[in-house]
Amino acid sequence: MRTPSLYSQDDPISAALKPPPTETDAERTARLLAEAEAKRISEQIDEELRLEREKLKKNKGDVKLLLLGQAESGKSTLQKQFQLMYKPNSLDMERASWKAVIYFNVVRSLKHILATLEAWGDTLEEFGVPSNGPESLEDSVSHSPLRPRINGISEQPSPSSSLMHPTDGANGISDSPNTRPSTAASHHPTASLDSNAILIANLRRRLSPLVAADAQLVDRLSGGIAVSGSGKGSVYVRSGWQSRTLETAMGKFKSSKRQISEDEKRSRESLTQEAAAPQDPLIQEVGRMLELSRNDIKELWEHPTVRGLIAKRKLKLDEWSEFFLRHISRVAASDYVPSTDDILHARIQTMGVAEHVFDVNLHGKSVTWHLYDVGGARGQRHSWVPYFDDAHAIIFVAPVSAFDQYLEEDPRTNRIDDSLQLFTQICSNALLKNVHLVLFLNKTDLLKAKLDTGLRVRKYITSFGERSNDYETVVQYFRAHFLQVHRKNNENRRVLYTHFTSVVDTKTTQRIIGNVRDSIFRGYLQSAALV
Ligand SMILES: Nc1nc2c(ncn2[C@@H]2O[C@H](COP(=O)(O)OP(=O)(O)OP(=O)(O)O)[C@@H](O)[C@H]2O)c(=O)[nH]1
Ligand SMILES: [Mg+2]
Repeated sequence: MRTPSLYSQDDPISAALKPPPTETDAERTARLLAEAEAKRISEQIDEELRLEREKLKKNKGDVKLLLLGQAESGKSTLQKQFQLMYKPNSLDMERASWKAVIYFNVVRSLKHILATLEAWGDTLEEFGVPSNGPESLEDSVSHSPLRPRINGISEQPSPSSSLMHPTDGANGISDSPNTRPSTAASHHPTASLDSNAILIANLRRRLSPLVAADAQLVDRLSGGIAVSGSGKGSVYVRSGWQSRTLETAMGKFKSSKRQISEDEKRSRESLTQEAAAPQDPLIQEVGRMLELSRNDIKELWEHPTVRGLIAKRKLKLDEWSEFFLRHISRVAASDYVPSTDDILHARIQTMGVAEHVFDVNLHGKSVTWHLYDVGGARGQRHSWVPYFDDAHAIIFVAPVSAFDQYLEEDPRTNRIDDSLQLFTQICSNALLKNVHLVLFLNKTDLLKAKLDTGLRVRKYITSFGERSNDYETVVQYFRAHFLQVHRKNNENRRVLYTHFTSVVDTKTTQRIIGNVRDSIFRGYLQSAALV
């Protein structure tokens, strides 16, 4: 059989593609150019497909692990623990960029404290701190005549009637009328209140340049990207932000046109925080201001009014705020270098999905793990789905300390309720039905601390009822709810591995990671044996 030649009369497609006999020279040139461009694009697509196929083939034996859970649950902190365990040098390389985050955490905390103080007219001495504990304090608050001066400081929302059932109108979350702000002017300040207010006003004035650096720090960290609907000015960072921040810090070097050797490059890359940070004028300036303000920050943090607001839960600070303010003498020192513990406590929100690759050894065999750390805020969750297809395992992180907290994105939703709803979606997702499932009931250290202050779970989750408010009863109660969700959505009879964790605790977390790694490997080897 004869193979039709290009533009053969016998071949209808060739006939259709044949240029018209009236084609001019200009038209011919244009046609040839267009054909060449089409060929180039087609070859490029072929090449991309080939690379993708190769990558898939290469990654076929890799383990893909997703870290899922709501915002602030501890996913990125857990990722840091993986990094510490399997790629410790890479955390060292990032130390410089974490300094910017920690400074930002401190500045944001100061801003929040000062705004809360202002709302209360800088005085709170009438409250005092009765000796019979915080529970009675909380109760006394609702009868107290003192109210914040301005709107905007969130009060205690109504409790979640039962776990997983969104609060209805009756249970809706709004500031109760008797805690609405009124004017502080009606509470005649005594002389000591006056001097207190003056003292705080002076601290506010002296700290104002530092607080004003907030906007620049946000800009530096987010690279100028604002995420809409991200709550009260949260800062999101994309995958690889650490090296971008470092690049800015190293900008002075980069501006040099001189060619640099590989050795020189390596030595620059290995620069530690101490050497790299001074290259970034902003971080340097904030560091200087922090050092100068060290005593003022301490004075503010230890001030009886601030202590009183915290005890009354009128001032609610995030865990990282408390951590860095407690360590302010060290953090504000001129030669400050973030410790690994500081990095584990630093807070910056994840945007989208950040991939981290590790080589994990087991029984002398090295397997590449791809760990996907996702952004947990509601506006970020849509970006998880493309990673469901070929995931081997999920660690779902649920912060059990959050029973008295509400979503930043939706202040009507109790955080434990949100975690349970999210866990339901994950357990029932068809794409994930064969995935190895691990549950981390996280922030147990904070849960213990909250219960120790006398905070009662039933106040926020009414279904907890008259159960004992001790740590063991509370964690088992929450665990039972997650197990129930899993049981109800478990057609494939898969096992759910649960762990009580505090992922800022390196020793215990690394032991748990070891267990998780072994159980994932067992499942992985079994499924590999089936193919
Ligand atoms: N004390 C304590 N703090 C924790 C624990 N887990 C996380 N944190 C802190 O909680 C904050 C939030 O943790 P992240 O790991 O950033 O939360 P995330 O889940 O990655 O949040 P998104 O990126 O917004 O989804 C950080 O400041 C952590 O140091 C814990 O078990 N105990
Ligand atoms: Mg994160």
